[in-house]
Amino acid sequence: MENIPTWTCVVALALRDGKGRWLMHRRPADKHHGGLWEFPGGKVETGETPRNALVREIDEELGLVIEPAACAPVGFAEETSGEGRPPIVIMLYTSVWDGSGMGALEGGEIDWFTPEEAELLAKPPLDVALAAKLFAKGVI
Ligand SMILES: Nc1nc2c([nH]c(=O)n2[C@H]2C[C@H](O)[C@@H](COP(=O)(O)OP(=O)(O)OP(=O)(O)O)O2)c(=O)[nH]1
Repeated sequence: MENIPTWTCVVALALRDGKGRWLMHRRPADKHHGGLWEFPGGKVETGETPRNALVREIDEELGLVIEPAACAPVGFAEETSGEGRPPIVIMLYTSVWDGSGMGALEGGEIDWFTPEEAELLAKPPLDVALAAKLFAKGVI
């Protein structure tokens, strides 16, 4: 039987402000895909639902406590060949945040972008696919 490595489930958040801009996180230079802009989030841990993991990751990464019920699924992107790494599936959720008081608590930087600006940012492959899905006409 083919030996398929266990896949990794990652959750990410497309957070929109009141002006139609979206929050992106620039990965620290020393990490996988360092220097590229992603939707903030991280890996789902054993025993967590994707939504639980999203709330935990956004608190850890941005210092922002979001309401699970205020997040809506947008879609997902998958990577079949991992170059020695397990296959990855990223599930994207969206929510709205009008306040301030967040930071890149685990390194890197964060900033807000219009869809046009976000499309032009250098991103890892799955975030390219997720951004295309998110900003496609009629999705949001
Ligand atoms: N956002 C994003 N992550 C990707 C892509 N491809 C890919 O292998 N990954 C990996 C990088 C990370 O290992 C993981 C995202 O989880 P994370 O945000 O918690 O990553 P991390 O660097 O803090 O964790 P780690 O890998 O150091 O354990 O998914 C992609 O296209 N976009």
